[in-house]
Amino acid sequence: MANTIGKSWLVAKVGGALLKDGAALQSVLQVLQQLQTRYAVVLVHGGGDTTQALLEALDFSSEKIDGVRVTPKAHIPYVVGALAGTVNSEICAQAKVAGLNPVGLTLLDGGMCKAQITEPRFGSVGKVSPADSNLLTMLSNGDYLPVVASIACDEVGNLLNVNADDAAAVVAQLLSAELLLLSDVAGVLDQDKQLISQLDSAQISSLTEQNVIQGGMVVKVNSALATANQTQKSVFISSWKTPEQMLALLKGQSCGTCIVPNLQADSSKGTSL
Ligand SMILES: Nc1ncnc2c1ncn2[C@@H]1O[C@H](COP(=O)(O)OP(=O)(O)O)[C@@H](O)[C@H]1O
Ligand SMILES: CC(=O)N[C@@H](CCC(=O)OP(=O)(O)O)C(=O)O
Repeated sequence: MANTIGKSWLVAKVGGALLKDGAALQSVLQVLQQLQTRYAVVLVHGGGDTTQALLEALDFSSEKIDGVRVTPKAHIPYVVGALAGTVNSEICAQAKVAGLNPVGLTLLDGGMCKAQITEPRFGSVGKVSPADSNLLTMLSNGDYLPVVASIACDEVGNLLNVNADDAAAVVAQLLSAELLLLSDVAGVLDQDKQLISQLDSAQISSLTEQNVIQGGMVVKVNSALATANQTQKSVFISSWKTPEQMLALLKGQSCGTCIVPNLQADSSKGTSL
């Protein structure tokens, strides 16, 4: 799928420690501006560290299970404040400095995603599904950069916390986009801490079973694989510490770890590489 002026979509996700490193965030945003020459870019962000710091400052205890925050309803005002408020506005402000034209959004804006609680043990945590791409298309055609915080709402208007890797995956599925998940590691690392350049479904299962892939990286590889399978496009897990490597995408090359889709029987759909 392309936006209406013919660019293909790229969804980039940032989170965690990048948001505490102003210089690194600025470098990533400047690279995204270069990627806009080829792609209609959408930036999805997390901010788990900022959220954790706010909850601790308010004397709430908060835990993550396999990279997903257990979110009692009483925490929601503060989680929303941190993600859709502070972090979203700070990224938009930095994006303006980088010469981009950001518009801050959440997953509920323009009805882009639907959400519901599927695992009550996590509290007010939403599982999202793609719904309506019109708003993102309109913004992209106007040369704006949509900056999307991982907050959604259910059918009756309850605000829900969404893991930002899941959020980025679903926005990529909505747009049939290439997906770039940026983290603080070069990509998925093997047992000797060496970068794995390419991973398929079987290798992901095996490395997860062996606990080589753990914690937040489990959510990332699963979101990446689900998206690759749905879009039949490769997904990249790469580092925000080396943003210049993202420019390889302009040449149709890979960066970090490339998660490859299971090939569908329908061979009319090609991969992005
Ligand atoms: N096999 C692995 N390769 C790379 N990182 C891994 C692996 N297993 C676990 N991790 C951890 O996953 C982290 C990235 O996930 P996460 O902290 O959720 O990132 P972010 O906040 O950027 O979304 C890495 O910093 C690393 O500590
Ligand atoms: C449900 C859930 O896990 N929500 C996450 C949303 C932010 C996030 O994912 O941020 P990172 O990308 O920086 O980890 C949280 O509250 O931390």
